Amino acid sequence: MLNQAQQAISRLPYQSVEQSEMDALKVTRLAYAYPDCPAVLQGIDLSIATGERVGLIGPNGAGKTTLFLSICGVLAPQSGQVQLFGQPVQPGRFRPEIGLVFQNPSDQLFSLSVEEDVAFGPTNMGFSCEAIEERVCEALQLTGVFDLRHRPPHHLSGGERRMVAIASVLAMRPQLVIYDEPSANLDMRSRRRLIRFLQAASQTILVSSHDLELVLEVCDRVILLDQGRIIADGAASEIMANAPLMEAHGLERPHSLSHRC
Ligand SMILES: Nc1ncnc2c1ncn2[C@@H]1O[C@H](COP(=O)(O)OP(=O)(O)OP(=O)(O)O)[C@@H](O)[C@H]1O
Repeated sequence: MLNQAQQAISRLPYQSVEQSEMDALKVTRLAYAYPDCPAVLQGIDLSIATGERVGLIGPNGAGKTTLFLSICGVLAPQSGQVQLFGQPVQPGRFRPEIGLVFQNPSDQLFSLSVEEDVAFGPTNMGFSCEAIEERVCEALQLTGVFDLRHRPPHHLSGGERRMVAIASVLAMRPQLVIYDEPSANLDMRSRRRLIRFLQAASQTILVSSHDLELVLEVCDRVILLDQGRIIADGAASEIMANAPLMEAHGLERPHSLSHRC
């Protein structure tokens, strides 16, 4: 059975667009409210250039996941606009240039084998069997889980499931990949492997995490979000070294920056 998020994504019609040299992502005056939770996002403005690696940090409930779902067109904002590679995102329309890795890999994996899960995206995009096979092999190899391809995803460890979930997104060859809490529930070795993977990734990356050391190792730039507003946007090592700023928004300066004032 597909869960709600999978059903929403699998139903999204395909919307193709030509790539260009412009910003990978441009968000303008974006506002979003849930019916029972008003003003979750309040006038968000941000741009991400192609090739940038950007961390999104903020306390619980700041609106990080809501922002990601709005960027991907899963949620329809009350006002404002999202542009991907110069083209507006239309809520409910699938854009192959962007991939979202969910906070919980189980929300993304639902097939009987790893291979089928990774093939799900390219199959829905209408590729030939050969092209699907090529994309599946490529994604499984990039994420280091090729040997798991015949295993049922629900028999895998948390770390293995995380990398399979990433493979299922990469098989659609997105240019911009959004990672929502990618190191949640990973042990030290799996987390280190994930950090190396993210550092080597060729795509534009937007990653939200409470694992601030991971953000520091992967991202040059950080956006601090609190109560649906952007509080700071700049060099990761400068924003995250600012203890009063971090503490004012429910965060701590990462240990590796504690020598800085
Ligand atoms: N489906 C929903 N319906 C109603 N309110 C929601 C829904 N999803 C999230 N919210 C509310 O929106 C606010 C922002 O939630 P969101 O999940 O975007 O925050 P977050 O920054 O990702 O938090 P976390 O770090 O805990 O994952 C919270 O107050 C939350 O309770």
